[in-house]
Amino acid sequence: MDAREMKIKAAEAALSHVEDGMRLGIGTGSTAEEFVRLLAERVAGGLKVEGVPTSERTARLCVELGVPLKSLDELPELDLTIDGADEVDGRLSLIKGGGGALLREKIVASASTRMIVIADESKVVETLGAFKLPIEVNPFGLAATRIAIEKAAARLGLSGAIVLRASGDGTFMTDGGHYILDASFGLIPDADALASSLNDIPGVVEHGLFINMASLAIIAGPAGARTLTAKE
Ligand SMILES: O=C(CO)[C@H](O)[C@H](O)COP(=O)(O)O
Repeated sequence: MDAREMKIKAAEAALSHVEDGMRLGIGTGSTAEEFVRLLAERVAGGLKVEGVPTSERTARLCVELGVPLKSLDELPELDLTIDGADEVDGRLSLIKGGGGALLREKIVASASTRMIVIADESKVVETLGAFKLPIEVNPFGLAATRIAIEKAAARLGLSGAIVLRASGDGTFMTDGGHYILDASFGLIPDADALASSLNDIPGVVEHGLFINMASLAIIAGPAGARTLTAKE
């Protein structure tokens, strides 16, 4: 089974959690896009759902494939969000934001009763941090915010390059008009503490640590899909 087939397997398994009439948060990334494709087939077959997309990219795909969309203001309470992740640990803490949609992804997941993560085995880790941590920041005061992040990380014994994400010849800009700093802190033994410290920095709009948000992860490997629930 190649990487795409594994994403499809995870997306198929997630689809079995979708019921008629649900208000769905729809994630961003290549795995979430496989989910959108399968969802669109079910919608064409008569399934009634309303989706809130977590990015302009996901919105475009949904419109193209005929998945009915609403804004989060129209549907501020959602039943279920299905989204991908860059890393998943045994507590179902996540690193997200590889695709740059972390702010809307977190807002949408927070507005949902349940969040199901879909990913392949390569995303499962013992400790978060091999993937660079995306931190969405306001362009104003970028240098000061970067220093504040370095200091906050250092207080937790973490250090490493913090690089402004680029796109083509320029700076990557999120759907919300912010920049992303990708932080190579290495393994993060206390993700809760880092999340709290980052939340306290005014220039940080949001960060890619998703803690206590996912209730289930569907992980696809060569042998098929398995589910992970949070370990205490
Ligand atoms: O957080 C995300 C986007 O901001 C994605 O869910 C994450 O990057 C995983 O993407 P993919 O399924 O393409 O590996």
